[in-house]
Amino acid sequence: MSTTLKTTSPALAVTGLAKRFGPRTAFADLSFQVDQGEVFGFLGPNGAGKTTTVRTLGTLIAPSEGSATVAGLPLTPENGIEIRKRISLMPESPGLYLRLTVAENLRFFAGLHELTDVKERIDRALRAVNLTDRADDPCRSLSKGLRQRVGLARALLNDPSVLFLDEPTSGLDPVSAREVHELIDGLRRRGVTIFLTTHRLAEAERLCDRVAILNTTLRTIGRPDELRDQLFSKTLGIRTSRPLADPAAVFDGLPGVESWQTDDSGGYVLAVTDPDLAAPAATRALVAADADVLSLSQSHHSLEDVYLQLIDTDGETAS
Ligand SMILES: Nc1ncnc2c1ncn2[C@@H]1O[C@H](COP(=O)(O)OP(=O)(O)OP(=O)(O)O)[C@@H](O)[C@H]1O
Repeated sequence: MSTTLKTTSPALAVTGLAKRFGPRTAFADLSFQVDQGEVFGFLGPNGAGKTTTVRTLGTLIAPSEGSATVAGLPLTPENGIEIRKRISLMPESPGLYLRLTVAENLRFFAGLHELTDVKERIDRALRAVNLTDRADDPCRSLSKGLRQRVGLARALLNDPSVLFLDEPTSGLDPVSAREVHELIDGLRRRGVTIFLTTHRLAEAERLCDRVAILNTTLRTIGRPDELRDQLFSKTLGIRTSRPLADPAAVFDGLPGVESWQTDDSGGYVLAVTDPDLAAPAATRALVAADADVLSLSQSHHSLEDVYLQLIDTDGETAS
């Protein structure tokens, strides 16, 4: 896999980018950077502008406003051919000729892109997606998951330094989706920058170094754990077999604990600044108060919680 750029310039740098179709704004005011080798998740509800962003950065359509560099080159019509040599775009549906075999499909697309060393490229791409033994099978006979892998092999033919994957696991069962995740992990290890749009938040959480949440404009961007910490206060949940006789005497003034309250099921929820300090202090205080503790656990907000919190406040997106 080539990492042809010798500088440490970002793989993608986007400034004030917008795309409008007549009166309809697909996305606007988009500014972000993606580092080389990063797996960058692009999340958002239906109609948020994800595919249009991918098509714009992938040189398929021109932006209405703003600027970008893609794989080190300014996104201009003149640079279109050179950018397309350095990137690849795998659309949601792999677009294969079902009557042709896997290898015939790949030969066709290699020819379309006027690639050299076609046999070596196809062998390498098939090895990368573990499909060498299916090279001579007609695509018609492959499962949806295997077709998706052929689509990925197709996207790898030109050794892209930036790979755009639009919903790569859409419609796949959990086992096939996991196989695609493993392939993405493998590409990351080889230094390929991956721009991944997905509706699967657990997928983004597992695969992505950083994520952006889009709803026509960018709502947030950061590492999944950073976003969780920004949006949700940390809490400790405590359950005891009997209510505490004097909870204020147990919880007030504990190190790392800001406040506390009872929850609907008769447990206690402590808002904490530092769980590593608060959890042992709370444990000691509960033991000293002779409490029968059933559980003491730190809250775990998922990327899905972050997403829902941000998107819910937006209301319906027109699509
Ligand atoms: N060629 C087009 N002409 C007119 N409007 C378009 C065109 N392509 C996209 N749009 C509009 O732009 C908006 C963003 O669409 P886009 O497909 O980028 O969203 P998305 O986030 O990829 O959605 P989904 O998750 O459903 O695929 C939508 O309102 C869509 O109807």
